[in-house]
Amino acid sequence: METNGHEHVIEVTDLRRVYGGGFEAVRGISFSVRRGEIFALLGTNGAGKTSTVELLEGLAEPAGGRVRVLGHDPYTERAAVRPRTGVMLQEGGFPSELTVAETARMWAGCVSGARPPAEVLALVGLEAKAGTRVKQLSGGQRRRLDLALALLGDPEVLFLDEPSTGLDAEGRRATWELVSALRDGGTTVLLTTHYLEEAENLADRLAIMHDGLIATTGTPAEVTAAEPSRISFELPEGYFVGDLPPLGELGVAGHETEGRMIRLRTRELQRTATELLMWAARAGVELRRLDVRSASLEEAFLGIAKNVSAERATGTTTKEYAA
Ligand SMILES: Nc1ncnc2c1ncn2[C@@H]1O[C@H](COP(=O)(O)OP(=O)(O)OP(=O)(O)O)[C@@H](O)[C@H]1O
Repeated sequence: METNGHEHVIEVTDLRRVYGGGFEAVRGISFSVRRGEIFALLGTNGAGKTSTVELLEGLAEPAGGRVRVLGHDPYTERAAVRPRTGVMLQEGGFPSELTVAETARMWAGCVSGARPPAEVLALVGLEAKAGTRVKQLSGGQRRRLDLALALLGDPEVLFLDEPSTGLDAEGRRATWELVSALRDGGTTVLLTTHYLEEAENLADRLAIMHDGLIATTGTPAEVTAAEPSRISFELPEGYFVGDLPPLGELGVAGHETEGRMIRLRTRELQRTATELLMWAARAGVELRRLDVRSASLEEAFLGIAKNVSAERATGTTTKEYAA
């Protein structure tokens, strides 16, 4: 469990999940999460995120591979793992007639050494709703109640399945701040999300899943650095892409044209941009709508989803250059 002085609180090795009927939703994934780290699982719909998190929570038995949470098998050693973990599922499913405070008290009764319910409600900004029935909460307020209940046992490890889905921008920011503060206090957090901005802001490391596999993993900066940077501009009337210096020599990895708009992809942003601008200056060409930027996590995500999927016929004027 100890690697280079870092304790791995979650260890997943070659994990597989197969549903009845033989569908393999998780097809052999490996990753680990260190103590006090926020790890985000991203992926397309149906990629296998929830199927994976459920295995980590000990809710189902893997079809293959190994999971360790705090050094234990969460399925066969549930009693050792469960009191030290907090779980926020996608659907909480509370009795809708109970009030928020009653729900928290009921839940606290199931947790050994529970924190005072009012304390966790205050943490998620629901103290003013303590007397409101669950059925009268908005979707976002229910998500916050889910989070409050996951925090009742003051867990060492927190599993959050889409924690900010349904929250407004302010609620999402508040959740990010709370999760960051928990991490700073030493809590290990594994979350799934569809919000790339959430992963970019919150995660120390992340994995992007696609089709039951991990397509890429690393820090947000490492994952985006693996994607080419973009340069786009519009050529003036009478100029064509063939008038540019040979793109391969500029370090361009690929390009697309749409009318007079040119989009270049490069792994050598500074060199490509410099040589392009030098050419424009020499030729007296104004590059309109010029935009030069590194890849975002969203582009990395879309690139992975596109690349890993079966190659679709594009029918566009996309051209790739050998590296
Ligand atoms: N109980 C089940 N029986 C059979 N197949 C299932 C079951 N639950 C999920 N699946 C399938 O497993 C695959 C992975 O689903 P999963 O819910 O893990 O994906 P996800 O990445 O969490 O997706 P989303 O982002 O849409 O929540 C999907 O193809 C889904 O249809």
